[in-house]
Amino acid sequence: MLKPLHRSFAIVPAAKSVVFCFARLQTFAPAIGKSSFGGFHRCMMSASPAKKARASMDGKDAAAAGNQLVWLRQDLRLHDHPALCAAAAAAKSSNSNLRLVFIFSPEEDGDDLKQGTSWRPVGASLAWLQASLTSLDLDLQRKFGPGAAIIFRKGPYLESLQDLAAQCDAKCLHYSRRYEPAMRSTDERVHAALEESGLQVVGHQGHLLHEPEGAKIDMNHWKGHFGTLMPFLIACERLEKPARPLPAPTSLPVPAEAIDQGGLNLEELEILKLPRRIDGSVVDWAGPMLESWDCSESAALDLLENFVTTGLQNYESQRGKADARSVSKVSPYLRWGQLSPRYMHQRVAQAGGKQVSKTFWRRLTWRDLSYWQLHHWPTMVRDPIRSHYADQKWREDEQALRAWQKGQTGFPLVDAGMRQLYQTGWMQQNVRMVVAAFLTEYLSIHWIHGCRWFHDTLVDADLAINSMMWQNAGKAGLDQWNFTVLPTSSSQDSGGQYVSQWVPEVRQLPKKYMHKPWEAPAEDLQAAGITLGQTYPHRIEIEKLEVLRHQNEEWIRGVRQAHPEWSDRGGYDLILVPQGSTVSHDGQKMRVFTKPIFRDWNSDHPVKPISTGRGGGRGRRRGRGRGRGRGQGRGHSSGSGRGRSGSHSHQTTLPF
Ligand SMILES: Cc1cc2nc3c(=O)[nH]c(=O)nc-3n(C[C@H](O)[C@H](O)[C@H](O)COP(=O)(O)OP(=O)(O)OC[C@H]3O[C@@H](n4cnc5c(N)ncnc54)[C@H](O)[C@@H]3O)c2cc1C
Repeated sequence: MLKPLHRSFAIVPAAKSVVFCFARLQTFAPAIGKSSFGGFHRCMMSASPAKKARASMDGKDAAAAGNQLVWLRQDLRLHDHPALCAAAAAAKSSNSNLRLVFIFSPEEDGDDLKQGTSWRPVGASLAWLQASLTSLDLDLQRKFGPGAAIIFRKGPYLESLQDLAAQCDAKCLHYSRRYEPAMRSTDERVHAALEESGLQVVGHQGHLLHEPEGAKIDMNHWKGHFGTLMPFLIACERLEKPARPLPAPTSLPVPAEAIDQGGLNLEELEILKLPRRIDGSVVDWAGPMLESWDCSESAALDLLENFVTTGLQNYESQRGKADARSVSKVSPYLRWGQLSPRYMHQRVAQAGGKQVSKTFWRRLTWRDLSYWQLHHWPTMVRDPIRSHYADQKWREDEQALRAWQKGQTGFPLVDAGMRQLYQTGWMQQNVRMVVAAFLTEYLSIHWIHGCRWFHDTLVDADLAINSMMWQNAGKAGLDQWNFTVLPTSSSQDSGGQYVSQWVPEVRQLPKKYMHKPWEAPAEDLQAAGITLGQTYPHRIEIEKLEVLRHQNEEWIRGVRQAHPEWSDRGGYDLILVPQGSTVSHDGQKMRVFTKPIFRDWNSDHPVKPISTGRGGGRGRRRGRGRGRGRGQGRGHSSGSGRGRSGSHSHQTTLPF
């Protein structure tokens, strides 16, 4: 396996760009709706002990009278915070107080990057976490006084919470649930142990619109492919509607003074460890990166508000632009909880929702879908959902991987995206798709390397979304991206501004050559001050990029051929449907969308028809395997915006 290159970490000064704007919260509070502590829905299907434990975590349980603790994690906000609101209500009603705590215990949040199936936050995410904690802590103190200061502790979670509960004489602990496999099992363990030691513990829903256990796909009535957006969306529509978001509290029953922390402050948690040079000086990659961001809650709300009033109406036509002029850029705030998905859902609904942009309206459902996938395929950060693809061949090319990571491939659009990612921690979706397809389809490098690099460098690195999208890019996920993503496409940057910004080496070239400098005549190169191979790299794999792409396709065909039991007669891949994911097809083999180019080899292989649900393609269509069988191509969507009617199963270019 190639060794991934990672950012290293060390202490970094708190982010400087922290802006406080309580007015914003207050302005929106009336629009948010009435507070309702019992309004979060329960999606727990009580069966196994773990599920029972989880059901008992639900926010509907009345909190015990007495002092309350709020355990902050990925919910770093004041608006729509069910755990905080429930704790405040319980403390007020019993004339008691509440305290907020954040515990840093990375070992309990996931495995290390080398072996793990559930990666803990690293790199850019930790820089964001530290800056947003700084911001929230200051917000809390300015608004509610020194007693609202966040108590910072180092793990382990259980012992820290037990100590603190004793110190504060707390009767009840509130927290927002997390869904990544390692975090989920940590939460269940800590929850059960705390309850055993006599503390009441209440888990709340705050991170998603719909919790993953609830949605069950009904393949009896869905005629398209399993695992795509539309059947999931329909399954969500059958659940309780997302509860109305809660307003930010205007007062909190906190003690007058901050607790004695024994000297531990946020910096001492060592969330972010920056590397040091031989001379001892710090390599502060995080400082410049955070200059692109204001990690506060008020910034999140401002950004959403600005998008809803100016960007939303252009989202359908402009969302593909590389310069991100009409996308929301709220992803890191959703990831770390400075923005509540329920609040965003409601705000977009108020602004016209589906009528203004069907695609944007469905974005939070895409997000929930990724958590649904992670719930049902908990090792998907490592193991292909199309399980037989685990045997697929990939190239081991460390030099090419490094060139991709550093934005030195010689393809300006790819390099622009990768440099923007490294410098700001973010990229627009279509650029993410371009660089992902470049790595997996053209360089034939395993998608897991891209997934790791994104996990390390994105400020919005989200285990569920990132794994889902990289699986799809690598053709191993539920959606094989039925379009070609060219590294030379200029449609998302026709004016060349994006490439000019991030790849200044080619800035002086005439626009028509900016995405393909190798096609520029010598005099244009000279006039632009470019010497390919010196001032800007030659294209990587210049001679054989297309050859590599075909080789990659052959390797996918090869792995499918080696496992005929995982294809149906139409040439579609089959997967085993996870228990609990459907209304009545759990445990069965089910076809998933498979690109026509991969179905060809399959014309005569002797797999018997397999039940795939009504209309899901009962292994008919012996012969070419290319044609449109029942259900084929309906509702297959890529995450880039097509929906129920948006069949694009024969699409050949990226739907910018
Ligand atoms: C290879 C690859 C890896 C990705 N990794 C991540 C990741 O780690 N974290 C992450 O938040 N997004 C990831 N995405 C999805 C998407 O690119 C980002 O969510 C989006 O670009 C963020 O910008 P935005 O907030 O302006 O999005 P908008 O287009 O304004 O959408 C609003 C929100 O909807 C959600 N959303 C949008 N697209 C998707 C999608 N396809 N799947 C699930 N949710 C979606 C996000 O929370 C996003 O913030 C990845 C995409 C690709 C192709």
